[in-house]
Amino acid sequence: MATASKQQLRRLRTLGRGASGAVVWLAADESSGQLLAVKSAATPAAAEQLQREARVLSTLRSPHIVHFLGSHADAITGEYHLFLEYAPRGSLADEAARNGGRLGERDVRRYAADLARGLAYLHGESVVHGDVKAANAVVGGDGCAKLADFGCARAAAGCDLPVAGTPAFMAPEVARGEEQGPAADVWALACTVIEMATGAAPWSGDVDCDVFTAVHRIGYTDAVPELPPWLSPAAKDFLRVCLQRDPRRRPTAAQGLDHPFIVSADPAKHFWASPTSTLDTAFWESSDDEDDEEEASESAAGRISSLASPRSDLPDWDSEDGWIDVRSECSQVSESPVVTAVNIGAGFGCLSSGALDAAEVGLRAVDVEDAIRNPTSHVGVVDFVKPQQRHSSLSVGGLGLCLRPVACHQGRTLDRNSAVLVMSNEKSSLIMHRFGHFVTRLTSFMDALLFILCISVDVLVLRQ
Ligand SMILES: Nc1ncnc2c1ncn2[C@@H]1O[C@H](COP(=O)(O)OP(=O)(O)OP(=O)(O)O)[C@@H](O)[C@H]1O
Repeated sequence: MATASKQQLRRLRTLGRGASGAVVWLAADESSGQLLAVKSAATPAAAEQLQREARVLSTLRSPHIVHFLGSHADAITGEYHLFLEYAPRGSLADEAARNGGRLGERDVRRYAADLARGLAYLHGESVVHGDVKAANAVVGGDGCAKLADFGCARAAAGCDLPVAGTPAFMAPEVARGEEQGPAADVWALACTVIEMATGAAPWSGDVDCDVFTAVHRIGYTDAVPELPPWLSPAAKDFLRVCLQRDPRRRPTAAQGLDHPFIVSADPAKHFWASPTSTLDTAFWESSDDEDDEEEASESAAGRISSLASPRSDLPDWDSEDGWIDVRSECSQVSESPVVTAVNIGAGFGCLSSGALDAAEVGLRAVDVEDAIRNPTSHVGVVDFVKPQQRHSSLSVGGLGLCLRPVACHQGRTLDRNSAVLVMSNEKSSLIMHRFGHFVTRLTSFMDALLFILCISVDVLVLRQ
């Protein structure tokens, strides 16, 4: 990003939406035409998570980590924006989808090598990614896979954040809530190799293996993910060594770089010139959203305007609201504790204290604003102290909030907008699950057992 004292960016199109509630969009610097990805969070908790991500990313510099370009906190709206290098090919999951759902071994190996290099660098900086998977790695214009989405990142040692990540990619020690160190990233890297090769997350081939059964299997049995039979012996060996259940027996990411599977990886494939600017011809030749027959304007402003066409899926495309002022320096971000019993669930559509009283559950601070904006959000709430007797749930619709017994959710399936929250009481255990995301704070082994039991019951009801 240029370093003018003030810049204006224009939203061009949505690049992705994450389970965290953040929206990633493509933006162009009005004056230079430079393209960048902006990850924006509207709710206070999502903004706080993004601030954490900014803090981590701002310390990192590697061709295998998505580049951090700055951040901006909007004091008026409370929104937080993270500015990132634009990766024109999207995530590795997008790359696999474009290729018919899965990648050939040659591509898998090349991307695995990039991710292993990224992890070796990251772990050398004493940072753990915490959520390695194909959706969290993007492919830059240089053809390299880069680690992105540092929302679950943490210090490699002495970190007291609750374990986090995506259940199917969790290492056994993470699933048990014990520790989440660099070795857990190595396990997740192997899971990502399986995901790229098969087009599905590990464990998903198991019949009746829902996410909670999977977490239980990962944490408390001897099972390891099934290896794709068509992979080469070198690939299978790499997976076997990285999927050691004992984290101490796994290679480090740096040691993994010497494995024949990684050593034999081809150099990055340059798909096209990296479109870092709306002035790049490659950008115009490859944009899916544009009408090929439309002539691109010669000026940066003209090109940006035509990109921001009414066909875009973002509302108010042409309004002044679509512009944001960006400070040249990174905004200062607060050093306040990131995870507390109150803010941890905000990305899930937390509850207000009024709702708490009505729900008669152990939830304290709740803000349903985010969920209300999204009419498909469903939040199940379980009193962890008496999980069987006091199931309650919240259904948040576009018009407001109502409380219903969990049974009312029968017939609905969990989706990316569904969440299940389990609270024990205000001071001890806090366990939350959101499909695709999993956050635990376990204070005892009993908590872990109760969690598995009560959440399974609840989710079974929700999924019927
Ligand atoms: N720098 C980027 N360039 C291009 N696309 C990107 C970039 N960063 C993210 N995306 C797209 O946006 C999607 C969501 O981004 P990201 O994973 O950072 O969000 P998130 O809210 O943290 O997601 P989740 O919590 O579900 O993992 C990615 O899967 C990818 O498709």
